[in-house]
Amino acid sequence: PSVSPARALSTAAVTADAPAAAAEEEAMTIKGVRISGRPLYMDMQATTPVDPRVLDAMLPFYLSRYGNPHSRTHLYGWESDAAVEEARARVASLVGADPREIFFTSGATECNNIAVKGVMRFYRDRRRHVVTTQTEHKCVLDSCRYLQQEGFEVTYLPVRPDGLVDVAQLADAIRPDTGLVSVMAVNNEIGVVQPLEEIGRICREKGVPFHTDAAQALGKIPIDVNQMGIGLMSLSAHKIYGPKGVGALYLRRRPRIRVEPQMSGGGQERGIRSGTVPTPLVVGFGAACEIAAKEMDYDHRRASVLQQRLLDGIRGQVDDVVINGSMEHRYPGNLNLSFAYVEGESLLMGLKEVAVSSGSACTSASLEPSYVLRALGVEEDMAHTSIRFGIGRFTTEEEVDRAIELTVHQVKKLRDMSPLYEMAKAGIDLKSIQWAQH
Ligand SMILES: Cc1ncc(COP(=O)(O)O)c(C=O)c1O
Ligand code: FES
Repeated sequence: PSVSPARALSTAAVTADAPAAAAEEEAMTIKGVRISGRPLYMDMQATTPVDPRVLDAMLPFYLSRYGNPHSRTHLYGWESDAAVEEARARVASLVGADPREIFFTSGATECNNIAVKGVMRFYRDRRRHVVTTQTEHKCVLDSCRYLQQEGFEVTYLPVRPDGLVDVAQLADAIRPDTGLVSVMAVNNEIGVVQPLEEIGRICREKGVPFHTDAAQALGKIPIDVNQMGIGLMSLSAHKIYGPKGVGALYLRRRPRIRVEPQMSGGGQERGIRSGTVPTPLVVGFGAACEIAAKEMDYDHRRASVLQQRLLDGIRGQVDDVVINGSMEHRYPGNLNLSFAYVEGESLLMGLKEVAVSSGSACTSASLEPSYVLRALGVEEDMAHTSIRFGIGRFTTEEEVDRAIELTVHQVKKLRDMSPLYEMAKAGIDLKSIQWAQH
């Protein structure tokens, strides 16, 4: 009786549909490219598949328990509300927070907007300055740019060649009128883990709220808001096998940090984020957190083994491969590599059978290499040949081996055609060559 008939029915329907849907997708043309079979997915930083256990938890809230959690007059509302609160407790528990410090949003982008702009606007009379880093996600950087247009000042700290911030430099950057320090937990492009505890301690000493974008860290590395002195934190469900379109902002109660809301409306989420809370998504987020709490250690160990396998497999067969970002302070599900003497765009195009992402902007309108790699001081040519391999909970050894095979094949093929590689192998210092100017 605890399982509704609709739940049993719909789970069966989803499972039954899966092979049909897969067959339909066997061959298709997308953006003019003929694709037969699905590429192997290794882009876990962009997003993750939904864990079947998460979907299972969500379905009843679409099909039978579909009440508005803010409805106070009937069972439908009460059961949805109870489910939302249960999910809130699960998210809170994964990061050592009080459930009253968790506010559901549409994702980490929204959280970063509320955190960065919201704090600064709330305390605008006394605090005019933000400290952040050059390697933050675009939504943090863009929020900072927006604040600059409103007259606030922003310090964009450089990072060391290994991608980490220099904490002494960070401490020096804090001024009496600094209202926020925003440093991400795990970088989305290179996977490096920033020294959160040290940054938190400095911020506490200086009495400045510490915000961290933990979209890539939640459920991957242990996070404790008290131990790390975190005042605000941005979280997202779709990076941890939960649904897309939901996230949560952690906002400290003691000492209380206040923000100016971005949206006007019904005052849901204690006025921080008006709008009907999407029960199925939130329930899915809660389930994803609960699973992550139990399986984080195991997942982490597996990711480490697979990362090593991938790295050894590639390096064993091709030389001049450079790892971007610290290996020591890194989430192992991210391996960002640059392949010298290989043209980046050709490499990505040749890797059609693996869904990976380039650190560079090959696929976007701009032909700029990654600003993250540039901040590390990676030379433009190497920044152009970077590939980010993402390893997740469901990645298999066979998939890693296939990725190695395809990558090695492609890199060798491109190098065979490369006069630069030939010259380098002949011992010519490429930096000494005077290229003709166009
Ligand atoms: C570090 C980081 N911050 C923020 C985001 C945005 O998250 P969301 O898609 O939930 O808005 C992402 C994901 O793209 C991310 O990797
Ligand atoms: S190779 Fe495409 S942006 Fe660098």
